[in-house]
Order: sequence, then structure tokens, then C-alpha cells
Amino acid sequence: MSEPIISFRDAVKEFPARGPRRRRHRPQRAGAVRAVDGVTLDIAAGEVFGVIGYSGAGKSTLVRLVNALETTTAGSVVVDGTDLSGLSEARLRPVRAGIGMIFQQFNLLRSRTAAGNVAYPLEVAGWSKADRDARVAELLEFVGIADKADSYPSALSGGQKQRVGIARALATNPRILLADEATSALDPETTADVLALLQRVNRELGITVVVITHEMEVVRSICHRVAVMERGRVVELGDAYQVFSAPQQAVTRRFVASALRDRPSPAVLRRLRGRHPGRIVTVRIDEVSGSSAQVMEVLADRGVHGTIVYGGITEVAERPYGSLTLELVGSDTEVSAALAGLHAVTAVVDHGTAAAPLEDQSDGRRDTTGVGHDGGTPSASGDLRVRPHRPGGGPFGGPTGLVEGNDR
Ligand SMILES: Nc1ncnc2c1ncn2[C@@H]1O[C@H](COP(=O)(O)OP(=O)(O)OP(=O)(O)O)[C@@H](O)[C@H]1O
Repeated sequence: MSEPIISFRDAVKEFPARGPRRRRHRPQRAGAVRAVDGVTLDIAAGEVFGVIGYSGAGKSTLVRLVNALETTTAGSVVVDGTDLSGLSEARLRPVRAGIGMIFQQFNLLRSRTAAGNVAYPLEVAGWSKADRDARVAELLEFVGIADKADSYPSALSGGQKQRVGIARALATNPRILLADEATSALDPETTADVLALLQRVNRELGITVVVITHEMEVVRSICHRVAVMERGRVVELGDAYQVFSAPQQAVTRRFVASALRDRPSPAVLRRLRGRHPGRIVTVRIDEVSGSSAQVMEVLADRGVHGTIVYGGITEVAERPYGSLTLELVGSDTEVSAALAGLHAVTAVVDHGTAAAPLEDQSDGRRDTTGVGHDGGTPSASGDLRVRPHRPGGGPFGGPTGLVEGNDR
């Protein structure tokens, strides 16, 4: 990893507890809540770093520590070589000048045009009118809304407003851009456009981008590395592909499931078994284990006919990831040999057949990733062990021990 531009060391932020919402968080001092609870984390210069977590996890507080909108209760935050602890407002000013920020609700000045909004930080920084005009034109061009320079925010779409927000955040040449739920108010297509723009900000301008989100899709599409937050703590951290292709924590698995709807729910499985008489198996497709070509080769070698009946392959951090659910048709011996062959190349979940269904090991919880129990660790092969269907369970809706997931 290159030189860190942001470092948290055992960073803690406590707030005095007020109201019932905060009571569910573990109080560290009587009447206090730890929004950030001992975070140690380095964000490298030049990366797109994601902080993902559900509401209340502490994400916003964590980024507010970076631009010193909040100060740590304990531990330290170092930004671009400056330890923010105990700095005066005057000393914080230059640190803040090196950080741009964009928000979910855009926070544009309604009384100013797009150009006027982008010019605002330049006015505050004392730029001349000529320099401001040139810089504003350049920025609006960069974010793709030069034609909207004279429009007021009320006449702009959400995506256009966020482009103005990005241009404004970039105006004074920051080294860091903080994006707090910047796409959460946008539709999927506009989200994709804005994320592509943030990627350009990173690649073309070399700006470190820190993305705060509760959407896996955001991390999946642009982040190099990710921290998963829960109750003020970082519970998983690393390369986005590694974290999401082998999630260790239940919270991470939920995020993966929300983005990759590639694994059949129990209800879908029952229908698949009903429609397809062969053996139903789900195989993981990723860079480390099997590619679909490898999987098909194994089946062809064993003389087994494989039909794709469910699944999807997408990209996480620009690398392939997903799963395919196949119906295997052949003699019992051929199918057993094919299963053994598949196990050798990738993670496999054997769902059995309608006559002899197999349930997965997640017992009471649907494991959507194929890596093991909630809170457990994946087996060496990353495989899901299977056990025979419980006696007395009917193949269609009987007490199978499987809990209904989303019936997709
Ligand atoms: N100024 C504050 N005073 C008291 N408690 C606060 C304050 N700001 C945040 N909290 C509490 O700290 C915890 C973390 O909040 P934070 O906003 O950082 O989470 P988040 O992950 O960003 O969630 P969201 O996406 O809903 O904003 C929450 O329990 C919240 O109620």
C-alpha cells in the first residue's frame, strides 16, 4: 500500500446519549455512546476507499473526524501528515482546505446558479474574478454540465446537482474527496453515472476518494479497498474483491447478498427442483476458484449434461464474481464423478433433487455466499458442507429446516 493519507489509530468518538435511539449502543461511560469505537485504519493516497455499514454504524462520524467536523474522544486521526488532535481552528483550516466533501442532499446554495455554487469556495479562498471564471468553466466541463452553468439548483436533476456538488468540492484542488452517501438519493442509472465520475476524479486527478455508503453496489463498482463498519467498529477490512468474495462477517454477507442476487432462495430452489428432475448444484464462479469454462469442462469430461437454471456473474472491483446454479443430468455414477470434479475446482453447494433434496449447512439462516455459517469461518475449500434432508421433511414446503429467504 502506498503512503497513507488518512490514518486512524484507536480512534474513539463518544457522544452523550440522548433519546431512546442511542440506548441500543453500548455505553462506554455512563450516558455516553461510542459512535466510533477504537478504529485503526490507513487509507492510502490515490485509492478509492469505501466505508460500508448500515444506518447508525458510525460511518458519518468516522468521516467527520477526517475533516475535523468532530474531534476524537480518544486515539488519533492523522490527515496528510497532520495529527488533528487538539489543533486550533486556525491550524485546522489548511487541513480542511485539502479536503472536498459531497453529500446525499447535495447542500447547494439555492440562491446561486451552478456556476455560482462552484465559484463560492473560490471566493472564500480569495481567487480573482478572472481566475474563478476560468476555474469554474473548467470544472463544469470536467463534470459534464457546462451547459447548465447558469441554471439554478431548482432547475437541475439530482444527478446534475451532484455534479455541481462534485465540481464545487474539487474547486480548490483538494487531495481528498469525502463522499457521504453521495448517490443514495439518486436512481440506479444516475448513480452509475456519478460513480463513474468519482472514478474519473480518482484516476484523472489522482484524488483520494473516501466513499461512505450503505449500498454494496457503490463499493462493488468503484472501491479498491473497503472497511465494513458495525456498531462503531471496523469488522472487516481489505481489498474489496477479497472482502466480498470471501466475507467473514454476517453483516458483510448481507451486503454481498444485496448486490449479487445470484443464489437461489429456498423457495426458488424448491421451484427449480420441481421444474428440473436432475441434480441441482450451485457453483461459485470467481477468479480464485472456478471459471464457467472450467466448470463446463469438468461436466463434459464426466459425460454429464449441465444446464444453467439460475445465477449470475458480475464484477466486484472489476474482477469476476458470482455463481451458477446448474441442473446436472447423467447416470448416478457420472453425476457423482462430476460433483467430485467440481469440488476440485470451485465451491459447490449440492441441492440434491426433488426426490432427495439436500439442505445447506446454514441451518435456519440462508447462507447466500456459500462460505459458511454466520459468524463462522469458511472451510478450507470455501465449500458448503451438505447434509441429507431431515427425515419427515417434505420436498415441497415441509419442515426442511430452511428458512424462507427473499422469494425472488
Ligand atoms: N451529534 C451526535 N450526538 C449524539 N449521538 C450521535 C451524534 N451523531 C451521531 N450520533 C450517534 O452515533 C451513532 C453513529 O451515527 P452515524 O451518523 O455516524 O452513523 P452512520 O453509519 O453514518 O448512520 P447513518 O447513515 O444513518 O447516518 C448513532 O447511534 C447516532 O445516533
